[in-house]
Amino acid sequence: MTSVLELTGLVKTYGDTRALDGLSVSLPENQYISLLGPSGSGKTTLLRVIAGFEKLESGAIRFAGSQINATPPHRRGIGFVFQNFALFPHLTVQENIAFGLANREADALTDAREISDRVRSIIDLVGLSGLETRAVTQISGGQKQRVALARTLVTEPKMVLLDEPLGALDANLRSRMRHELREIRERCGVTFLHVTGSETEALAMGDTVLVLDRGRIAQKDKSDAVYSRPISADVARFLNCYNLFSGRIEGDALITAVGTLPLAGLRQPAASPAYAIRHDRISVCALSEQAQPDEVRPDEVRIEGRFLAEEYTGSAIYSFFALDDGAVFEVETHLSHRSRQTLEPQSRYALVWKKEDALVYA
Ligand SMILES: Nc1ncnc2c1ncn2[C@@H]1O[C@H](COP(=O)(O)OP(=O)(O)OP(=O)(O)O)[C@@H](O)[C@H]1O
Repeated sequence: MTSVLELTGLVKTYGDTRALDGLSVSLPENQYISLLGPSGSGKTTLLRVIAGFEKLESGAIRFAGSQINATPPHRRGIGFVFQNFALFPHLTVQENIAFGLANREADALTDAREISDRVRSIIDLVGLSGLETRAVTQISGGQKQRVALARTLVTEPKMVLLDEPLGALDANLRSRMRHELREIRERCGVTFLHVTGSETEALAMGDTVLVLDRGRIAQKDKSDAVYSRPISADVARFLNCYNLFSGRIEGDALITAVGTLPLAGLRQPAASPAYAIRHDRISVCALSEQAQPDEVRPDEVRIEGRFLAEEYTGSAIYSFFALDDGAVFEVETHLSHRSRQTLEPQSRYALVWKKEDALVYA
């Protein structure tokens, strides 16, 4: 696969903070790429370094075949879409989009006809037809998002960086815009690098997902691979869909504060042992229905927890249990393939999963 951007050994510090700590990765061309990481992991810094707004201490950035470390931002051919849209409130939709073309430092367009043709075609591409002369103070949040994107795309960048582009929108609009952003990207055929702190957004949108951890890329993979095989316990933790255990290995088991967990699932190397089981791989059984501990089926793992509360979302229920060490354990039950169970608050239940479904880091 051809790469459009190659980053090698990027280091960026602010005082004592290493925001980028020797980060290396190469990004494929013509893809939607999500960049996921916890707060403070360096996501915004990485975008700003790629765009040329921040200087690196060391490392190399190669873009479309050339090293661009010393190239000023407006000559990089890389567009940037800001979270707050940064539109000019006194200009119309089409004037906002045309502004960058007529006023940019490099290659400003002076031919009014050419500007108008390019603005019109980009308005069609992002689905803003009919709103050309509307003031940007009189359009919806989703439409403002599209104006911000159009203003970047009209300059024909070879790559677009988006910093939490959906963060300012309400939940319904956010999920609709996910789909639209992917469609717009497919129509223009350039790589989008989209920063988000939301694991669901990253997994839903990215052809490739990058997970950033303390200034380095912890994992780069297709979204289903990141979801089902996070490379480390830290990545599993950011994904917010795994219960994690730590402990010590004895023979073929992990000895934890809540019991002995047999190690049978996919094993990945790690400095300190950890064990992860996905929220949707767990069954909840009343203790009376469940076999005694010494009768647990050989392919299953069982622990016990006290039911705390549940959250109903229509298609799924999220149930929360307190384990004996005080940790909260989460179970996700999809109601399309299981009927809703009635659980008694404060009662103890067996939490059961298949050994093979666990991920082991050791
Ligand atoms: N201008 C700055 N001056 C000092 N420290 C900074 C500056 N910008 C970022 N940092 C620090 O660098 C680290 C990475 O910050 P960055 O904003 O890139 O993280 P992030 O992953 O985008 O976080 P968030 O999701 O909270 O926006 C953090 O520890 C942050 O405090």
